[in-house]
Amino acid sequence: MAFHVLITDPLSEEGIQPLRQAENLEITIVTDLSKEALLQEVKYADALLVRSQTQVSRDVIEAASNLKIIGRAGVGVDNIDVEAATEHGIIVVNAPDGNTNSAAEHTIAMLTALARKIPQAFNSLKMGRWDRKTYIGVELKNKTLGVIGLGRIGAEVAARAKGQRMNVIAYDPFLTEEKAQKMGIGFGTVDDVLKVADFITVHTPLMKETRHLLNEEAFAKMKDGVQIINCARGGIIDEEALYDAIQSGKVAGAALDVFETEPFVDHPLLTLPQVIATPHLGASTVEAQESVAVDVSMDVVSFFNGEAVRNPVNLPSVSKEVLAKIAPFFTLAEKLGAFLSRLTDDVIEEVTIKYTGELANYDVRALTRNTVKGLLKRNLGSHVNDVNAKFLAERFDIKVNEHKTTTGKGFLNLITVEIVTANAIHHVSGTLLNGFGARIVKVDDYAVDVIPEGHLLFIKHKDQPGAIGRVGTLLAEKNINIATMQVGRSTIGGNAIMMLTVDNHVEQAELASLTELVDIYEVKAIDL
Ligand SMILES: NC(=O)C1=CN([C@@H]2O[C@H](COP(=O)(O)OP(=O)(O)OC[C@H]3O[C@@H](n4cnc5c(N)ncnc54)[C@H](O)[C@@H]3O)[C@@H](O)[C@H]2O)C=CC1
Ligand SMILES: O=C(O)C(=O)COP(=O)(O)O
Repeated sequence: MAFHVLITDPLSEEGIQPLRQAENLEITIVTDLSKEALLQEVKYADALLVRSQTQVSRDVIEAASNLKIIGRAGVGVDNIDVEAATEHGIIVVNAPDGNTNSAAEHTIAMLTALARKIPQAFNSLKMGRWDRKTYIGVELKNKTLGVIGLGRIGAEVAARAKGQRMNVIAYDPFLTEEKAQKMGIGFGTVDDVLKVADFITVHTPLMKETRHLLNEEAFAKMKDGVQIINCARGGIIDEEALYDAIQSGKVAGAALDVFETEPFVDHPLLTLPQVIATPHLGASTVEAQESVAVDVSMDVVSFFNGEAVRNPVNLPSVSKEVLAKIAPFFTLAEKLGAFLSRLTDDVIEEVTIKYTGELANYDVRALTRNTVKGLLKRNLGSHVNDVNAKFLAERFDIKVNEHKTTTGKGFLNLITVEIVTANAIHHVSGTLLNGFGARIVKVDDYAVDVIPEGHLLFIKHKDQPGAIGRVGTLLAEKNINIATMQVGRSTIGGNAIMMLTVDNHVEQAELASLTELVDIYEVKAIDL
């Protein structure tokens, strides 16, 4: 079966070669779609690849009933409703590294063009005027560049600005004084940056917290004659406040690559001679476009081959080294969750996953998600996956806890899953035995040794002679073959359990007959 990949923004043809070469993918490219056409097209898409133009809003996601992955060939995912994608179990991937250099170079080009009024002078010359008086600029040397957001692009811009002999001061919530010192730049709060900078450039993502970061209040704190550059996202700067600040003379100029609403034909800011602009070209180089398209294409190919993706946005990314350590436990974790979900019919209120031994040294959140996925699958089937497992647990008011202890007895690694319901607490422990594969080694208080595979019967009974025989006889009468059997008890003559693996699924009526046997308290069929 081929998966349908829909591309709705212009992507580099060289960059999408990995998609073209994949035998299990069919590609459709349709750009500049109206909203109605997009809603129609996504209906059949298994993957959707976009840049910044296509608005992947909640209604688009809801119209796309087959959609499994959204690829953003670029950095910013503010045009994608990531929350809606997560709720629907759709993974979002981006290409965080591929256009860093291009965006940084564009920022420096804009900074230089702004300082020397190059676009205005060029326009004037094109109009037939040889005017050398109007277009007097300022030098960058010894001026202070304020960088707000010192991530990949911000850091590259800072390094290049130093090459222009500028002083650089930056603010980023992750920036430490020590790191700033190493980079040879100043370090301060947003207000410090606003107060001392001659040029201010923003490089944060657009989020609730950064919307209108540069607003009327912020402009008021800046130096008179400050110049502003935005090659990050429209909306980080309040455009009306910028317009007023330019009109009042507070801001001497602005270079904008991005706008609150894109695309547009008219914009009030472009009526001001102090403003220079490009139509969101920061990432528009041959190199960046090829690189980002390759990155998302490779992730889409990996995804449909059942492999881990490199740049997930709505899943924590796991390094290759950690993945190698935890990946062997993925199936076990899911099966432990699935096992417990069958052990109770009560509403699950809380689940705790305890990692004991070597595993506890690693980031095991992916295993926790797998466990929760296994737990929820009984009721949600294929609606639950790695992406939405945690979200769905929250929605069903199931508290998820994760505990780690590096020191444990007996097993090199042990995963214990405990669920709490209004009536009981159940737990199951599993491990991987070197060379022998996965084992369930404990269920509630009983030690067992069971391969978590196929059709299991979990039977609680009284520790009395004959109980095991009666179960064996009844199963034989129903033509159900027992493959393996384990028994365990708490005390002689007390409560006991049988764990059987059988060759076929045990029907409800057969379970009922088993429950009616003397000394049998409870029977659960668990298909793993
Ligand atoms: N014009 C264009 O074509 C392009 C624009 N971009 C935009 O540039 C943005 C930055 O890209 P990268 O540097 O690759 O991302 P990044 O994730 O490496 O860096 C973003 C930085 O912003 C910081 N940040 C977050 N909130 C902040 C706040 N309130 N104040 C100060 N700093 C804050 C983060 O800590 C992080 O270090 C992207 O989100 C995207 O919107 C990216 C590529 C091309
Ligand atoms: O990568 C980003 O965040 C960008 O803004 C680039 O946008 P684009 O892919 O050129 O529409």
